[in-house]
Amino acid sequence: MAEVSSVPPLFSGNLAFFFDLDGTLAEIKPHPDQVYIPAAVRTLLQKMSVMSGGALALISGRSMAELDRLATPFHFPLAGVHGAERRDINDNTHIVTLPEQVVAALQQQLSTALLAFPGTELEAKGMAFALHYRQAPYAQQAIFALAQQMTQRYPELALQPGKCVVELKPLGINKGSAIRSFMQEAPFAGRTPVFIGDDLTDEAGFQQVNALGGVTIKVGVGETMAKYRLANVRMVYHWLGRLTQHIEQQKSDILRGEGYESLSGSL
Ligand SMILES: O=P(O)(O)OC[C@H]1O[C@H](O[C@H]2O[C@H](CO)[C@@H](O)[C@H](O)[C@H]2O)[C@H](O)[C@@H](O)[C@@H]1O
Repeated sequence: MAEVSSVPPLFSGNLAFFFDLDGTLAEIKPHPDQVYIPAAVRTLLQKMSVMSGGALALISGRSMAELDRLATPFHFPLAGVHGAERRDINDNTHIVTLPEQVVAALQQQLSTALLAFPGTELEAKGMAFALHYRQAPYAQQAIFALAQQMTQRYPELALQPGKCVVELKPLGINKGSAIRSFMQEAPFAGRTPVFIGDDLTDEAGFQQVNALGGVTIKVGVGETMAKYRLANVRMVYHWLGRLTQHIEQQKSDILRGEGYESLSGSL
């Protein structure tokens, strides 16, 4: 595996940006409802989106409704629930569903099973379920066993481990496929993808972006397929700020040196 200790360089060009949310754009919190993206960072994202012709998307395990809430007042292309939900630049949505009876059965069986493990929490996302044990670390093994049991009972489900969470999501869904779909559409197509994430669910995204010759950045420790690493969320904010300044500088250099026409199609 490649050495990934290096901080990503500052670069410019025809870029498309993909951001994970929890642990990347927002600090991990004891409870999912406590998470926020600081206003200055949301504004920076909007600026980057404008600079890249709208080629900036959030790629998250959260639902799209949650992503819109966290990104307010801005409105970005989104992939939610690890790619089971997707909203393109034209606001067309692409949603993978599970049969209603499977969702109802899972809701009932999981909520009943979790009663035996105080401190655990069920997050229902329509076509996926997150079994949280951050407040009940003693229950980790039991939660994994329960999730595994459900994937055996419902073969249309896949298991997705994360930070103090095990998720059940539709089989075949991952962040890599979501990024691939965006990269086949305007305004992403033809650009170099940049993907930043922190967790196991982001590895499929790293693999896809590496295959497309893009830039992959892991936040925090742990083995990864990403090419670069940033130590923590604060370093992500810092790097994004510097990258934005760098791109703006390049842009004004071009304006000064080559005239306005040469800007069309870049950034
Ligand atoms: O793909 P992401 O944007 O990184 O989302 C992954 C999951 O994030 C949330 O759970 C995680 O963050 C919580 C808040 O910091 C934390 O309390 C929890 O332990 C983490 O697992 C979210 O609740 C999930 O739906 C996302 O799939």
